[in-house]
Amino acid sequence: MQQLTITRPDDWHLHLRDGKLLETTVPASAQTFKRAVVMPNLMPPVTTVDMALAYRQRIIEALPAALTFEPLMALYLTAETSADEVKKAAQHPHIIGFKLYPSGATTNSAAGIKSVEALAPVLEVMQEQQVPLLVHGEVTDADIDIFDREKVFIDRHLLPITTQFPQLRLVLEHITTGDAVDFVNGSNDNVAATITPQHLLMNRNDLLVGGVKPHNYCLPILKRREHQLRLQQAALSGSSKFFLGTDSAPHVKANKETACGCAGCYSAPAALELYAEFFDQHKALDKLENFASVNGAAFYGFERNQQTVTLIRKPWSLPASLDTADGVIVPYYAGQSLQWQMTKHR
Ligand SMILES: NC(=O)N[C@@H](CC(=O)O)C(=O)O
Ligand SMILES: [Zn+2]
Ligand SMILES: [Zn+2]
Repeated sequence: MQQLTITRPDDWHLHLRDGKLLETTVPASAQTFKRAVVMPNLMPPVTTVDMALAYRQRIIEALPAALTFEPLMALYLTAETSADEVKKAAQHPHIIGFKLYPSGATTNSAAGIKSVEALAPVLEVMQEQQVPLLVHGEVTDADIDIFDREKVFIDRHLLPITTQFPQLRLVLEHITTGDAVDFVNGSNDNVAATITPQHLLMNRNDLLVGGVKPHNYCLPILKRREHQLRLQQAALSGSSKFFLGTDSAPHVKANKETACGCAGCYSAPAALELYAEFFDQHKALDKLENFASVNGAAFYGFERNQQTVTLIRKPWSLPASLDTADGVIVPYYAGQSLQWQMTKHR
């Protein structure tokens, strides 16, 4: 196959950041994706409908006129989130749901949740209002090994939540383990998961063998190869419970290549091409469209996009770095080559 045309995809997990950097991040995603779930971990976090709508406006202002793009805003769940805010969010078409960050789990998560159990009343309202809960699924206890944090979060928190709130719509974001695949497959249709390109293409050897590779460092951290294989199987299975969420998360080079580097891979410049690389490596390009453009929309109750995008087989290399208003950013897969390119026509 030399050319592949698919329904225009959506990105169900994306960090665009704020300010001048939007002039880089918004076009990078909008050139490919029609819709994107925009993460709320700004400083300060996007905790209310009004804050999310103001942020959404800034995103729209950074959108080139030639591109269509629909930001779907996630609100940052805190211990203070009220039932009224959930009901307000439920009414608003531009708000997609609430994001649960365990306090301290990842970038800008200090305002996150310290007690998942204490969320029961607000989860009850989310279930009733059919407002999705998006989850960064890692415990943060110092005595839990970083490679076990996702599994322990599932056992301690997600299994009880899905038992207590079986009608709650729940997306386990950026899954990294076979345990997460088993949890999602073992749950009812209200539970789904996003998978990033880096967790399909890489395992922890790509982070640590032959020297530490800070641009492959993201959270949840890359796991051992057997977990990568389980994620690959899940994506290749065709199950509608698994769909595209890049978790594209830019940090400037100076904050990645340093003594205490930030977590996050900036994959937006080649997002669809990276997934195409993975599916092609497994001779399964026929599975790309459902994963990238169908399953997520169906889970969230949206129509499939009308437009299409076309990929052609034409090797190219990602640039070593990008100049942005915030400084130099090294994209994920910098300097490496990819087999597929998206044409600009649709
Ligand atoms: N994935 C990451 O490693 N980083 C994300 C936060 C997140 O999604 O956990 C970021 O905002 O930088
Ligand atoms: Zn996360
Ligand atoms: Zn993320």
